[in-house]
Amino acid sequence: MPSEALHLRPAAPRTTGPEGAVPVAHGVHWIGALDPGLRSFDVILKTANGTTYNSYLVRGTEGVAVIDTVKAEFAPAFFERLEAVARYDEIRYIVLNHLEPDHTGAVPELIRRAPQAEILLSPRGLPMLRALLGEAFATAQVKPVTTGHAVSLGNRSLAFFNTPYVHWPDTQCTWLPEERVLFTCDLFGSHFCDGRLFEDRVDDFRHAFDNYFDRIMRPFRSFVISALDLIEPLDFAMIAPAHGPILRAAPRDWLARTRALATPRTKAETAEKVLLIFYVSAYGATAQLAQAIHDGAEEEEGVRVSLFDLEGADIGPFLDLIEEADGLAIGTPTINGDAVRTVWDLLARLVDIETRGKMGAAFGSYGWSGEAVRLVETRLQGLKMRLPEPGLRVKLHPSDEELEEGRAFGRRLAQQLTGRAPPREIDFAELAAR
Ligand SMILES: Cc1cc2nc3c(=O)[nH]c(=O)nc-3n(C[C@H](O)[C@H](O)[C@H](O)COP(=O)(O)O)c2cc1C
Repeated sequence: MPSEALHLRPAAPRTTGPEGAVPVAHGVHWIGALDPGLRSFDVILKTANGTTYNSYLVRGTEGVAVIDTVKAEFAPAFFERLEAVARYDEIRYIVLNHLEPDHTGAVPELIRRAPQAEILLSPRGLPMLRALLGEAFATAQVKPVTTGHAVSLGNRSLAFFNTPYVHWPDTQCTWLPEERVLFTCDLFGSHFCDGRLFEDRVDDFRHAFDNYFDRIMRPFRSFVISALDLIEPLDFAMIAPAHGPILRAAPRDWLARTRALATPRTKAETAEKVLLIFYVSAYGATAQLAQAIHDGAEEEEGVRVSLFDLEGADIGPFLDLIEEADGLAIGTPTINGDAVRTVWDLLARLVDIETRGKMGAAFGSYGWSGEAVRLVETRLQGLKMRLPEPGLRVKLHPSDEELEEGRAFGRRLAQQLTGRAPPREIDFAELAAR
């Protein structure tokens, strides 16, 4: 036998998944689907481990509830699993914790097969459901629910917790107190496909859990913290998310891990403000300007200024720094009428962190048209940053006077941070009209 064969684990349980519905707790079955081949999710996230679409069926003495469904192309597997444990006329409730298509792909067909079922979702999910169902919305039984609401299945009940923006505005968690199971949809999810389904059976997936948080939840950190505060008092024995392994061995550890990921690293106990300057420069002109801005800002007491050349740098490690910073200045030359790619890479990643209200500024050298600075400013404005200074542009290499203007620009930015200068915000429309 070749030696590597000794170390091979059977592929089947990971990728083909279990036959039929899988018991998860008393009266609860997993009826979801595996998508081992998925390599990119929501266009933004690489998924080297594939994913799962977890749907659950809860049976009580007075009916059945289906909690979330699957992506449309996986509907056949979902219906097959559902039919293994319930009839359609038994379905009393369809709970939609989140209306994104990967959880609602089978909903139109499900309500066609179970027209008597009442759809329970958050009030913010309502317009999304209308869009999903089209004309069928008019005849669907729909009831918005929120924190404090509950429904009965006889010997089992479902209570709802409104947890907006984990990860869309419509998101909610559903609590099954009799079995102490909390259905959390995307919260506590991970893109990790392993047909053994349970945390204590699957391969190590911590990297996938953290990566999922980073790309999906991180932009909504403060909402995640609010959601955790809301659900933490529940005496749950199991967290049943809509992607990845079901957390039953140490569910509280996953909550603590999520809280740690969601909590911004506290800034050192100091009143010092933080200004970060990033730049790219092909021939050194923008670099000279960046250095002058840095030197000018440093003259202001109470501001810690750091300067970074982005060329050749990975963006990821800077994200925590930027999130903790008070101000951001970005420098780019104009190349072919645009800012350079590396700068756009940085700007693109800023959606993953909270930038609202931070101070922003742009600068750069140009040869003749100089569009890049304004393009960066527009992006910073789109990120809801406060821009107190019109961007600083210099034609080709800066002269001594222009370098002095760079230092003054840096000083003014720093004073905006310390409050020594009255807060300003540029009205770019007015500026353009001048
Ligand atoms: C390939 C290339 C394309 C350029 N395209 C533009 C342009 O579209 N508009 C402009 O104003 N300057 C353009 N420039 C000029 C640069 O912006 C100018 O040389 C600038 O000083 C470079 O700054 P740096 O030394 O920080 O890289 C271009 C330069 C290069 C090399």
